[in-house]
Amino acid sequence: MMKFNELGISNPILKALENMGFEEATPIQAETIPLAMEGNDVIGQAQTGTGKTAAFGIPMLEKIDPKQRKVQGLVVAPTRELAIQVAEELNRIAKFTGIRALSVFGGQHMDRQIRALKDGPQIVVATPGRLLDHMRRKTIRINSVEVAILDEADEMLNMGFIDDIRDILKGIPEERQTLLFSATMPKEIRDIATNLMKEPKEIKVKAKEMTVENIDQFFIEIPEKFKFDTLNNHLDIHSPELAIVFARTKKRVDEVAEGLQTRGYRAEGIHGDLTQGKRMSVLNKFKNNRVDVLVATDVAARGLDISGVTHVYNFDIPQDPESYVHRIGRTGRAGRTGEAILFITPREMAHLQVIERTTKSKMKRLTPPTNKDAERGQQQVTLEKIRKTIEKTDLKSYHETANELLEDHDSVTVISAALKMLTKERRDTPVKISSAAPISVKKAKDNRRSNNKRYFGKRGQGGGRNQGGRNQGGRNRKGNFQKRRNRD
Ligand SMILES: Nc1ncnc2c1ncn2[C@@H]1O[C@H](COP(=O)(O)OP(=O)(O)OP(=O)(O)O)[C@@H](O)[C@H]1O
Ligand SMILES: [Mg+2]
Repeated sequence: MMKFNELGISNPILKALENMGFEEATPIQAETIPLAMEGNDVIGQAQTGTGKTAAFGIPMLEKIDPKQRKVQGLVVAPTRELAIQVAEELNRIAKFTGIRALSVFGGQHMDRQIRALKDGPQIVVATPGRLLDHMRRKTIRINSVEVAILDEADEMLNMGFIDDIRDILKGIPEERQTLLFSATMPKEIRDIATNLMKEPKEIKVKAKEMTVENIDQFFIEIPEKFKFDTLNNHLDIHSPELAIVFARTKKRVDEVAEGLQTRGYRAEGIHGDLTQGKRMSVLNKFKNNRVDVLVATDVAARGLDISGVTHVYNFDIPQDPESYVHRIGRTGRAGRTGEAILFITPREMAHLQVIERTTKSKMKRLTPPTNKDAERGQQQVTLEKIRKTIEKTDLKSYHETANELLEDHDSVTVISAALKMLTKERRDTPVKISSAAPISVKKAKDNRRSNNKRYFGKRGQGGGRNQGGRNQGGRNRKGNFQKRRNRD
């Protein structure tokens, strides 16, 4: 492990890192920071939750002149929530430098953004659509940008975004330094990337697996119609601190979130059709533990760093192995542990190996927990509470009443009654989730599209209809999957 002060970082930034509790540089930080500070273009690939934000943020901040009130650093990120988060992390690192980062994204008032841009932030973190809007209106000038960064680079260079990214980069001087980061980097995307850069150095933190070791990975083979009850049972048994449930479409996200609420969970859904205000309030409630289960489309799959997420459920199998890597990476961050549970229908079983082969990791099979298991699970939660109370509290003042009860009933009956009263009993209100189209992608029609060939498409089912690719201009069958994400 490397200390930050061995990497040539300036004092104001070292001080901020210390304040943030960063003691040692993570491997991607140790490798990237010196290379990028020398001015190299870098493609950085390292597992989820290993500190890529600071790995590109620190060298960018070192290059910026705080006295100049013009945009010198630009970060482009795929979602609004990620843009906000990256700007926040950069501002923490920049605390003693006089440099400010501003996030700029769709769904926010233009006027307010324009005013904030006039204030002269040295760094802008933006989603592509809104950034292009500002460029066209000339309300942002990016011709003074010296460092350009694509966070979640493989996503940004994918079909849905690539044209926007090319347009954005055209507005930045050629002499710029370009840094690309992601936990995944499929080969065909890396080739596109190299074309946008100058002799990039590739840093790939060596890891046996593409996924993080401290995430335990499981799968449950389960027919579609039993998924919802199985999710309930699993939640009851494991009582996650915070859980994220990924579903394939906005409609299913709404249905699963409502279903969970009906059954008594504190759950909320998040997806691209909600207003920006609603998206932020849902995410904030989740961060503040006022919501325990966040049900999400892939809008929450990449980059989000929320502490306390102990479980990630893939209620629906992801579109491709990369998406799997990012989704489960919402847990097990910064050295913590986590669990990832994939629900997979019998006819999807072939996809399991595709994921395992790509990520070089193995998932353990779980038998679907039964209602009985869940009931026991709930009682175990109560049992734990009672054990803690016995250990930690003086119970003398309850003894007299306890003895009174025991005169009339045996101890098992008395304790059972107490357990019943303290246990959250299941509400078995029926919940119906409308069926999901099986994952399958139309055969590539032209070269442009073949860049975006979805892994599972090769062995797709369902007659090759285009049933949900988010990167195909939103022309999926139901039209309800992230279709406007690239115009954010
Ligand atoms: N050197 C460090 N020491 C301690 N914590 C760190 C260090 N670097 C980063 N972190 C923290 O680790 C968490 C994960 O960092 P970050 O979000 O940058 O990961 P990432 O590699 O970008 O993950 P993803 O691929 O999911 O985007 C953050 O909370 C961050 O503040
Ligand atoms: Mg990140």
